[in-house]
Amino acid sequence: MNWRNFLAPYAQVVEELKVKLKGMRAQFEFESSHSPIEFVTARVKPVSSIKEKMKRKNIQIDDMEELQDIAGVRVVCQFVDDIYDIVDRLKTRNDFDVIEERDYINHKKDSGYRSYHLIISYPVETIHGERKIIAEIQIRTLAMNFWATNEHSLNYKYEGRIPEKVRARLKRAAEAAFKLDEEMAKIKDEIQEAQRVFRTNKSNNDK
Ligand SMILES: Nc1nc2c(ncn2[C@@H]2O[C@H](COP(=O)(O)OP(=O)(O)OP(=O)(O)O)[C@@H](O)[C@H]2O)c(=O)[nH]1
Ligand SMILES: Nc1ncnc2c1ncn2[C@@H]1O[C@H](COP(=O)(O)OP(=O)(O)OP(=O)(O)O)[C@@H](O)[C@H]1O
Repeated sequence: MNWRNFLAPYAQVVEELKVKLKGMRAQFEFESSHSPIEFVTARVKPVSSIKEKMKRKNIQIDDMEELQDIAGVRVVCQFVDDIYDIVDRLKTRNDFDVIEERDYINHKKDSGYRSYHLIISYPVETIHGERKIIAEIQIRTLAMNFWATNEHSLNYKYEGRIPEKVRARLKRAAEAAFKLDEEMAKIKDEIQEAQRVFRTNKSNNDK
């Protein structure tokens, strides 16, 4: 298996999506007082993780393109409402097709995981012509991201078998993170007003 050749179009897609989503963030900053995008990260799935997932899901090497998260982008937002704003904007774009939506916010996973996922089909130009590549866009709040990052580390540490006591704590932590999002949503206008004042003062001072 020539992994470098296989992953090249995925790496291209990840780079293009990163530029486009960061571009959206910059445009929000120029044009409005609030950017629904806090930050964007992206990665090509590590080969060891691709192999592990193929084994776990019993996927044969010829069907590897069935994995939807080889190219992955993550958009992290301040507020839950921002997630839906971004989802709506991404669904109306003309440069890719959304082929699947997973709302793990209203339908949280057993682990406690919350995020909104879009699976897209992205046309990428290769030296052999156009190819449609499947990519995953995860959209989540800062609080959801904090939880998911910690849970991911624990899963890695325990090789997917997190002890029941820790798992129960994680579920409680997931609810606490969601509660935090709910509480912040209630004072969203005040927070945004404060951030507007801060930005205006800063740009006046920079003149
Ligand atoms: N930290 C964390 N991330 C998750 C969890 N569930 C899903 N994710 C993330 O979301 C991605 C897609 O998950 P799903 O929509 O469940 O699809 P999947 O590829 O069948 O999921 P897995 O079997 O969990 O890999 C995963 O590759 C992870 O990056 C979770 O419980 N904890
Ligand atoms: N869509 C994504 N965008 C950006 N980063 C991601 C995305 N999906 C996963 N990552 C991050 O990439 C790193 C390696 O992820 P990896 O693919 O091994 O994890 P995973 O997606 O949780 O795995 P799996 O689906 O196999 O259970 C982790 O830090 C993970 O948080």
